[in-house]
Amino acid sequence: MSAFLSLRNVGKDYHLARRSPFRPRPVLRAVDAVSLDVHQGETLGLVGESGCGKSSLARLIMQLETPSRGAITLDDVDLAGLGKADLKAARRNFQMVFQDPYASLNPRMRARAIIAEALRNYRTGTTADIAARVDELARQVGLGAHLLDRFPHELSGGQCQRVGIARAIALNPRLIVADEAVSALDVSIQAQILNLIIRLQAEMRLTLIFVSHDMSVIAHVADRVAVMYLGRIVELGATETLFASPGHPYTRTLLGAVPTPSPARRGRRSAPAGEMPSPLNPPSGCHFRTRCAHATSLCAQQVPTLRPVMGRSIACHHAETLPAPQTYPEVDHA
Ligand SMILES: Nc1ncnc2c1ncn2[C@@H]1O[C@H](COP(=O)(O)OP(=O)(O)OP(=O)(O)O)[C@@H](O)[C@H]1O
Repeated sequence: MSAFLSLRNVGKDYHLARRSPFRPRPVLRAVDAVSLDVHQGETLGLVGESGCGKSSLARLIMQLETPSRGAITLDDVDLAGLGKADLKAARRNFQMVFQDPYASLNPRMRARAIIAEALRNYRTGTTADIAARVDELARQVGLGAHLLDRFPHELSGGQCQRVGIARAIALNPRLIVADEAVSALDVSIQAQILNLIIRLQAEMRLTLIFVSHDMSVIAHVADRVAVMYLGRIVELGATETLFASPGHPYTRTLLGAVPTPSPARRGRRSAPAGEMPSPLNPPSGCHFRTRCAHATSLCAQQVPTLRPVMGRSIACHHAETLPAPQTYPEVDHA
């Protein structure tokens, strides 16, 4: 299977405000040398703690930010090399679903106009064609027709997210990036929206990048998982493999933090020890070494590369010699 979306050594630096006129502007490396292939029709889960660079990577893929380094290609086309008109044409193929359903919708537009906006921008048909398409999209995302004339503040969080999803699929894109698409919703609504996204992904044969800090959500949707820590991918593999035997010490601690329904199993494992270091001053070598029980001097000296180990890729100098992982909570990855 050839890669539909390909990232090669992608990096993003943010230049922060100067703290003193005598000091250089601090540079925050939000994304660091990320290389990744995403295949057509697959769902890739991107997971990691808050601040690890997931949203930055999502925005880079969406061309909402420009990479500081590296290349992003979609169907072998280098997106950075596209002029304005070609980028607009390419954008039809990749759309985003955002975390905050209220903030991501224009409060002064009715749901119908929000969904129709991209259809109008791309001149997809007559006014009647567009109105019919909006009705069809509302049906597809389970949004009652009577809700189309409401403003975002007159809709619930789940209904707003359905509008956001209808808007994202309006142009029949091939790639959707969903950034924490269910995290802001009530738990009871999360499963409904998650199942809607899974159904649409299958029906439309979408390639889906699903960004979440929540391992149990990732387990539910993803075919493969990329685990990020301080801007780098530390483990990448099939969901089943990763959940059955997490290889990187960071993945193991993340999985230990998955809430488990069984009280007998609760509290057996701990969340990652200590605070995540500041991305302004990350540890040398392996960024995770300051929280890792297995770190050695090598980990401080050399950056581990992501390499094939035990049927997935792991960026850990000691991946082969780590003790076998404990049993992890059963997570429904249906
Ligand atoms: N526009 C920006 N300017 C400066 N720093 C930024 C900017 N956007 C993100 N950052 C910083 O980059 C790092 C990665 O942030 P990012 O939002 O990508 O992480 P995340 O894993 O998606 O976290 P969260 O889930 O909290 O959004 C953080 O330290 C964040 O403060």
